[in-house]
Amino acid sequence: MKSSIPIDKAAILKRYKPIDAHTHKGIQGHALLVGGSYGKIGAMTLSSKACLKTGCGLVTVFIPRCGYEILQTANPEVMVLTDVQEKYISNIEFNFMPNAIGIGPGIGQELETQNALHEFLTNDKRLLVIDADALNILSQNAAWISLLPDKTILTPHPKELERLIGKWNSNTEKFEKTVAFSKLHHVIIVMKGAPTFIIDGETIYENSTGNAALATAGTGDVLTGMITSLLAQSYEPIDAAILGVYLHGLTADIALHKTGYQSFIASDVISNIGKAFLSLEK
Ligand SMILES: NC(=O)C1=CN([C@@H]2O[C@H](COP(=O)(O)OP(=O)(O)OC[C@H]3O[C@@H](n4cnc5c(N)ncnc54)[C@H](OP(=O)(O)O)[C@@H]3O)[C@@H](O)[C@H]2O)[C@@H](O)CC1
Ligand SMILES: Nc1ncnc2c1ncn2[C@@H]1O[C@H](COP(=O)(O)OP(=O)(O)O)[C@@H](O)[C@H]1O
Ligand SMILES: [Mg+2]
Repeated sequence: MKSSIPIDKAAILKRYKPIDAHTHKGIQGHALLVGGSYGKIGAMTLSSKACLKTGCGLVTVFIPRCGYEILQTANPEVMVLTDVQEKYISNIEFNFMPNAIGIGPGIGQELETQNALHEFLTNDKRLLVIDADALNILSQNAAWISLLPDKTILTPHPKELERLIGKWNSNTEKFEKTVAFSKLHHVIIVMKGAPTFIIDGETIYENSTGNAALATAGTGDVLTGMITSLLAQSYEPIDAAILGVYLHGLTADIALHKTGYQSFIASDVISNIGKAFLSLEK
């Protein structure tokens, strides 16, 4: 494997942009998160809350109808658009100009959802984060990967990565195949794991934060919200990916002495994002 660039606090401080005292919510970016299906609306509740808590000025979610009251009740700060379908997404429609879009948490793999993703990728060329079942849909329809805008951020866990690039026989081969995929499609790959690597063509970054407390449902959905938030706030895609992964891991390092490994949950990532940001100011 090619040597990787460590992402530590010094590397982060070169990329981190402190908040301007005169900013307002209109400048802080408007993110759109698309996902959810019956039984998996929680993925969107988590990712949209994380998106707000990472500093985005406005957050809108696009979800199936069954999630409307759940989202509005759980996260009153988030705006909600709904699909015509009750239980899954069938047609991604919105009437505003988001600065960045995150798509996939809990979205499922219904055929109509697959078609909606295809339609969306054909017509929309905005900054994009792709996660979870949206990645699985791309794996099943490999030709659609060419529709992704350059510098789209993909956030696969190991199984999703395998579905995307095929099996590997060694760690070296895993990196070779991921780098080749990144170069071929001009995408950034957040290779989630312990640790997480961020791959941008030939360049490999290795994150230094995070621990096994993150091995719990929904932490990846939260990461998608965080990276989409930074993208909407005008961070370059590679910086949004690196800073998002670093802060996400840092929340678990900060919380560990209170929660231990076992009782840390995805909501604890969200409630510690503030402390993670504050640690950058010291
Ligand atoms: N509250 C909600 O609404 C939630 C909703 N969610 C939503 O659910 C959808 C399905 O997502 P998902 O990731 O659970 O399913 P899937 O893609 O089949 O992968 C699972 C398999 O992958 C593997 N694997 C995973 N991690 C690995 C690792 N680190 N290292 C190694 N292997 C690893 C592992 O395979 P195994 O080892 O068992 O062979 C495991 O069985 C998705 O849309 C998501 O957003 C969830 O976020 C939960 C909370
Ligand atoms: N043992 C571990 N050490 C460090 N980070 C971990 C560990 N296990 C999981 N994570 C992190 O937790 C997140 C899990 O993402 P994912 O599998 O997509 O979860 P979900 O789909 O349930 O939201 C990733 O950011 C991954 O790097
Ligand atoms: Mg996931």
